[in-house]
Amino acid sequence: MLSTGEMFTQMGSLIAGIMFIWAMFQQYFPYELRTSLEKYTHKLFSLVYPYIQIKFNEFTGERLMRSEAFSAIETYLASNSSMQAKKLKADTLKNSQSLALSMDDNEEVADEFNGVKVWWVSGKNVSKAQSFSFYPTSDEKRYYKLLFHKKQRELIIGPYLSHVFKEGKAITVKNRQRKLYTNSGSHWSHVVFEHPATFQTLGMDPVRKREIVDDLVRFSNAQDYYAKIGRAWKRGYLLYGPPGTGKSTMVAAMANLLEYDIFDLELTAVKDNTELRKLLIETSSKSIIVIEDIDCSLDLTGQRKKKRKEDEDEDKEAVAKKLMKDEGEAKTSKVTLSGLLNFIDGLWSACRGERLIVFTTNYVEKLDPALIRRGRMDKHVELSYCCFESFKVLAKNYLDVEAHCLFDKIRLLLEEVNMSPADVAENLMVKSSIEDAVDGCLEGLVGALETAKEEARVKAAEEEAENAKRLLAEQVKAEEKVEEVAAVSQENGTKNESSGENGSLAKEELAK
Ligand SMILES: Nc1ncnc2c1ncn2[C@@H]1O[C@H](COP(=O)(O)OP(=O)(O)OP(=O)(O)O)[C@@H](O)[C@H]1O
Ligand SMILES: [Mg+2]
Repeated sequence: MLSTGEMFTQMGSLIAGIMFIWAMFQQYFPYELRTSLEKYTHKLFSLVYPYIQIKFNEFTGERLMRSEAFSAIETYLASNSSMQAKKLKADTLKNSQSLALSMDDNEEVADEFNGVKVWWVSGKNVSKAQSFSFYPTSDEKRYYKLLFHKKQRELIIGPYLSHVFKEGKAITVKNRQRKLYTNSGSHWSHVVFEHPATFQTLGMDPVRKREIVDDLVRFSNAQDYYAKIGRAWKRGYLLYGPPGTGKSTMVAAMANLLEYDIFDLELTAVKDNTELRKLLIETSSKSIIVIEDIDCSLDLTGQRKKKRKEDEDEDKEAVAKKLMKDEGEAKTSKVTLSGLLNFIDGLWSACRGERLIVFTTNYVEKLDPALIRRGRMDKHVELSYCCFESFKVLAKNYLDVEAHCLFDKIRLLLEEVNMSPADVAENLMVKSSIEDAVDGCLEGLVGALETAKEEARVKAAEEEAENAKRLLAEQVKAEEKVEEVAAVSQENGTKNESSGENGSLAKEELAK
């Protein structure tokens, strides 16, 4: 059995011989004879030659777009060619942190699928056309050729190629540098997203954490499920809780878990609903769209009600808007709750690909229930003050300790005191390189918790005193009123002693 290399060498010399004869033939025989001979040779050749060849060009279409298939094949082959090809090309990935090797031009690698062997050959066409330009242009058009036995036609054209494209795309997603987009007006600008937060380092109850991770992973693998139930492949998360409890950190952990980009949408910078629509349509697949502090971003609670009233006197509103603009006060966003809701329900659902939308807020009760109902915000996650379970994660993370004699004391204190994970974490940061850093940090935390407990006690006592004072004042006021009413009724009573009505009036007032 010949190896592929040998097969190609033999084929090469055979082709060279044929080419020579063909050139002679072209010179001495008339055109008609040549074309008919060409046809028959081709037929004969395909009868004997048992291989099928498919060519994938780098550029396709009229506008010479880079072919998606070519890119997917390139990535797919790069992942398994480095072991086989003798000539490789090197490139850097992920902010120059890792090296990617791919096969060089005119190299050949073999691949196997369900026990069937196929060969990939890389090559390039160099265009002879001369063009003059100020900018250097590349005339090289690269391609990949796939060679396989004609008996395997169905397997290769169907399952094998879709396997190659799927794998290629998956590797691209894995290797890509993720981005953090922010909007300034109606444009997104981005930086490389390199937040180190992960679910492992996030301090929260492990059971709830597991539930969230499972939910996210299930969502990211559920393309077919969403298609089956006829829903857009989207999921809404509402993260709520006091400041410093890890809402923003969780968004970063989500992006790192699913390898998504983040689109951090600043609603106050968005002029109106049209601009909002434009921005959201521009978001890419595999991304998280975050609106932080949604309660502060807009007067979302009021605007929907206002909107209904708006219908009645639209003209008035238009005049008012114009006036505002004229006065240069139109800086505030005019994005409305209904605009946001319409987008979440309608337009956004039409965008292809998976997306998560996350709202964060400190005051969940301030939000319009329409905004956070299930279906829009599918999962509500409360991030709360640090509990002992969260503390253990932080202690392991920051100090590498899983048990300590101060843990019991800290557990009891955390049950009594509301301290955010951000404050706990601050106390666990090693601030010097002394040997007993762990003891120092934990003692510091105990001290901080005791201070917070004392402060809470003083505050509660003050509030109680304030309440008592208020109650007393109210009581005094009520008594004064009673006396006043009694005095008036007495005065009236002396005037109309006979009627006796005022006496009962005074009694009624008193009862009140
Ligand atoms: N649950 C947590 N686990 C680990 N670290 C946390 C946690 N919560 C807060 N932190 C730490 O505290 C800092 C602030 O947290 P983060 O910004 O996520 O809070 P937030 O809930 O978004 O607050 P805000 O409501 O003010 O936006 C982060 O740098 C993070 O390291
Ligand atoms: Mg935050």
